[in-house]
Amino acid sequence: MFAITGTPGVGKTTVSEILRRKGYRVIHINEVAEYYGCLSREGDELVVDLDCLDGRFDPYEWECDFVEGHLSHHIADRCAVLRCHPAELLERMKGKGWDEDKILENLEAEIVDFILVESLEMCAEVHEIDTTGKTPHEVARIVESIYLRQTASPPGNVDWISEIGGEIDRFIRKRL
Ligand SMILES: Nc1ncnc2c1ncn2[C@@H]1O[C@H](COP(=O)(O)OP(=O)(O)OP(=O)(O)O)[C@@H](O)[C@H]1O
Repeated sequence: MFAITGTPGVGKTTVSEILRRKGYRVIHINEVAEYYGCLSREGDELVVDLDCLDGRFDPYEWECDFVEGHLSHHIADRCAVLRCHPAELLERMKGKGWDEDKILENLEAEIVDFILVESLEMCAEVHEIDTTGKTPHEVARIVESIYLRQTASPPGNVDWISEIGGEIDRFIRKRL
């Protein structure tokens, strides 16, 4: 399976919807988890139990092109990690109406490459796409061409810590 992953708010769902409209079969990891009885609700949040999924998930049961979600790299062998400069990601997150704690937690995860590092541990083939300044359609086209093996986008070109001078907390709080 090919995962579209990345920090919450980076644009996975938006890009997935474009690919769906192009005729690709895209599922959300929550649907997979629910099918195997590995999805629970904690307050407002749906939580995927990765240990549960690990023992039950069978990729051959799923006829799909893409799986999306910020945990989707856990069940895929190929993945594209969507990245976004923290200043732009902050605006995307504010646009989604998220509270300050949720924005801070996820911005920090983006800055320290959390999903990329996990993806490199989980997937045999990892691509990294900087979505900063791109439209969702441009990002969808890049994901599509990687999926079709027409292009590659190896990880290593994103370094937010250097870009914001290491003053992560000050950088974020100034903009909130
Ligand atoms: N280049 C881009 N690619 C994707 N989304 C973008 C882009 N530019 C702006 N956006 C906007 O950023 C927001 C991203 O929200 P979206 O729900 O797609 O993120 P997500 O990564 O799926 O989040 P979650 O993990 O919480 O589901 C949308 O409002 C989208 O319109």
